Amino acid sequence: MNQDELKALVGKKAVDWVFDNMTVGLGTGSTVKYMVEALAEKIKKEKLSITGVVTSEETAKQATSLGIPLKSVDEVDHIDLTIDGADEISSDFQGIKGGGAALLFEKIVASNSKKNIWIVDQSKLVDNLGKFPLPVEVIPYGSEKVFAKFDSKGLHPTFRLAADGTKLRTDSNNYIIDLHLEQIMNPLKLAEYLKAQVGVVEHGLFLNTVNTVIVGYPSGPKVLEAR
Ligand SMILES: O=C(CO)[C@H](O)[C@H](O)COP(=O)(O)O
Repeated sequence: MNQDELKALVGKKAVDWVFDNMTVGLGTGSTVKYMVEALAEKIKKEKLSITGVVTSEETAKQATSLGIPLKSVDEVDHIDLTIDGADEISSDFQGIKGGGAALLFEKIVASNSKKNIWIVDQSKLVDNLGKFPLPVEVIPYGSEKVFAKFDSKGLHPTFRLAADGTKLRTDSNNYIIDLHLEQIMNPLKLAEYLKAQVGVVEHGLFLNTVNTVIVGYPSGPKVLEAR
């Protein structure tokens, strides 16, 4: 089974957690795409009344094309469940997200959800976070200064570029600075430092966010629950 097939496996499995009348946060990424597809099928087949809250324009486009009714996070009084992908998950269920540059809306939706589930293929499980470059969303104004600060602190920053070579813009029109850290020894301390920097909007460390992770293995999807 290739990585894409493993993503499809967990995407389909995740909709088992969706029930009638739920408001569901819809993450972003190639794994979530399979979940959104499966959700649209389930809604039709079981005639469910579901409201989706998206985390990116990309997911909004897909969900709309499949007929999933959407509301913004400000229009709903609660979100029952959010299903999202992740770039790395450590053994203690901490994660790095933002590979698809949607970390800001993903974190807003996740932090307003009663429950969060991450869906990943087996390659995303790691002993320690940090091999995957940590995305930091920054306001364009003054971003060179933030970059220089990160550089002098030894955080190995790079601006994320779009296909045309210009600095990538997020859905909120901000930039992403990726930190190439290799290993994050103290995610909590790093998260606090990043949050305290003027110009930083959000970072991709998602700490204490999930207690359920669905992992795709060639033998099938495995549900991991935090103890
Ligand atoms: O955080 C994300 C987007 O900002 C994605 O959930 C993460 O990058 C995983 O993506 P994929 O399922 O395509 O591997």
